Amino acid sequence: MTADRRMLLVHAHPDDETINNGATMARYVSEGAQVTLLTCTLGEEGEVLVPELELLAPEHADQLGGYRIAELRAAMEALGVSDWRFLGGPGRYRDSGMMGTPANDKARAFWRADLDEAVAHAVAVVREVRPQVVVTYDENGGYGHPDHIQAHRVAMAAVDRAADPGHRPDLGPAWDVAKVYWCCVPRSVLREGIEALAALGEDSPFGHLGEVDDIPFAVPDELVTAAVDGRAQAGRKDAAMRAHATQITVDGPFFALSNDLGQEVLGVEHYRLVRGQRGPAGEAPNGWEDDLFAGLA
Ligand SMILES: CC(=O)N[C@H]1[C@@H](O[C@@H]2[C@H](O)[C@H](O)[C@@H](O)[C@H](O)[C@H]2O)O[C@H](CO)[C@@H](O)[C@@H]1O
Ligand SMILES: [Zn+2]
Repeated sequence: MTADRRMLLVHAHPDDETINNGATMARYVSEGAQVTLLTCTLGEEGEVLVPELELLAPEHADQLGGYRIAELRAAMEALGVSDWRFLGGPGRYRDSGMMGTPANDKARAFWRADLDEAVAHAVAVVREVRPQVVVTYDENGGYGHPDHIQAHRVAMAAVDRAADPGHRPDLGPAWDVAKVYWCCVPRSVLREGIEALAALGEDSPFGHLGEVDDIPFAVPDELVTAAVDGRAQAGRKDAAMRAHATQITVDGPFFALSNDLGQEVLGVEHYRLVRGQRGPAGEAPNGWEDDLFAGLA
């Protein structure tokens, strides 16, 4: 039986979904919505935080991609998400590495993908899942990672093309996604987390993330349009973050990636509505929607 409410999230690497939307995903699953994750690469070029696994890294055995599939499986089990896929199938597109690194030029790098081919894979998923809501990154991919930028481009083009009945009818009947959101962190929220970590002083488990205005994935509060309160799912998000152990270290309410710069594990996750009609304000502050399906029949 198809769930009435269906959302599709398009992300670049295993771990992005949990960092950005883990609480949201767990909440909507708990409310009976269908949550589908489409991840574009296996994260082959990641650094390895777990010492006994460091030989999986690309410069050694180059087996990190396969291992991160297992991490993603564990994270999805923690969140209760049963529908998670890779764009074009696992291994079709390779993690491109950080912008300007040699991995950008490796065969199958997602950054070098043929956009029409990649978008066709995504259109097929959109037309099969028929989500009312799609979530992805902003045009800078949040912080400028090439795979994040490419995931944004693929997701946005797939939403447009999936709605066109004249486009690739072989990929399924057209489907018009009602609302598209870009994930984000309001500057005010990031500032509070930075201050909370700094207040630990010598006891802080992680380094300082820096000045909020210098952090690319922090957006002015006035650009935010929705806040989903997933604090009731905090335990699930914590478990999912810990499942991505090669990429994420969690310490209490804070986490860090391999750069060891601390951030707060957020139970309230924020979004910018970029396509579709904004629904009525809910319980969230600032007149923001508190439900990504707000305003939909
Ligand atoms: C959250 C995210 O997108 N992680 C990506 C990112 O990882 C960063 C990268 O390893 C960088 O070198 C580190 O300094 C930084 O701390 C990491 O977050 O890029 C990886 C390579 O493309 C990717 O595998 C990882 O998922
Ligand atoms: Zn990523």
